[in-house]
Amino acid sequence: MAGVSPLSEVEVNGKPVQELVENGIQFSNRYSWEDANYGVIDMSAPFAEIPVIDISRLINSSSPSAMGEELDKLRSALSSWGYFQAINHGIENSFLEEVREVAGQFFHLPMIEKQKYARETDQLDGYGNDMILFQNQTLDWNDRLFLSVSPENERKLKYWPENPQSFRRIMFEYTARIQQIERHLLKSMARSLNLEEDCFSKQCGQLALMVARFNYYPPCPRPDHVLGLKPHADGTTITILLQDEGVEGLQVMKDDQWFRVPIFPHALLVNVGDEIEIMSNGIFKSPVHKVLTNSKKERNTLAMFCAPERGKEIKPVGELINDKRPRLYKAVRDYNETYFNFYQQGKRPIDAVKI
Ligand SMILES: O=C(O)CCC(=O)C(=O)O
Ligand SMILES: [Fe+2]
Repeated sequence: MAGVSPLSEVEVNGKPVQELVENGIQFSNRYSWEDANYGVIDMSAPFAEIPVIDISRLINSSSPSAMGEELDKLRSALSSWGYFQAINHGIENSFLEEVREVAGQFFHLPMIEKQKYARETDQLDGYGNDMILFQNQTLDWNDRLFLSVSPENERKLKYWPENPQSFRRIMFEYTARIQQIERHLLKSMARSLNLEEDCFSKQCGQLALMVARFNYYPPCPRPDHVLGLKPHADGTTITILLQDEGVEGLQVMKDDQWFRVPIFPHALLVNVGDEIEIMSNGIFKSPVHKVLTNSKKERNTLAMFCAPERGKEIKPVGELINDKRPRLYKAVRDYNETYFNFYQQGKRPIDAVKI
């Protein structure tokens, strides 16, 4: 492998990080992250005490008091951290392993094979690197494969890897399983606020969207200067993340302080996105989070982003607006379409819809 090479902007633009690493290119200022608003990169930040929620107690608990307790925990988790670790979610660990395995296999294919699924300019779906929208934007040390997975007519199969062979079958199945969890969670979240259980899902519509994003973070020579993902909150209703089993990296901000998110074996990590913050009139918090890099190890995660149907208007639920808690957000539709414009400038799209 070649030594450290300086890099011109042209060489960096549009290249998967993995390709730079494989070519022995160690660093470029395009990846060097600095933003006084979001503090420094601190690899030894304290651990976040993210609540653990037992999904089986929310769904089919024979004891109403057990269910009530879990709903209380859920409300408290989502109105403080905006995150929880979901356990007993119904997906066997062996299947989670299969999902991780095909994801890892895809990113380890030769570049020429992965490029068959390359994202086209201005498209979301496909394999590629951080989307470049502004000249001076800091780039993420992250390659990704974006796939619209639901509803079925949104699937652009030309971007779905055929290698490994089981990739598509596994992702069809994983999507269906995650959708079940999403449905239960939206109901439980509404019930935890004493609302009609379908009040969030009705706003999402019959053709609610789901997008999978496979994140691949190659080892990075400058973890003290480079982020895997810049600070952001998700533009979703909720996000369901399959974390890497062995390599940490995710950090969440609470009360202006960064915390490390621990790995919880066999759990799915769920967070509120901006759209549920809006619908819940700010009671549930869409947390700002970022991803650090690791100098020795690569890291793989899979985020399943849930969002309302195209064109569907969302707004704060009427019952959550009163004299003590006035309405905080305007009605919005297709919230995620402008998301990356804000993201790449280090801004939060939710600020644009505040009243
Ligand atoms: O990779 C992670 O740990 C987090 C991923 C994430 O925040 C995202 O894809 O939006
Ligand atoms: Fe995120």
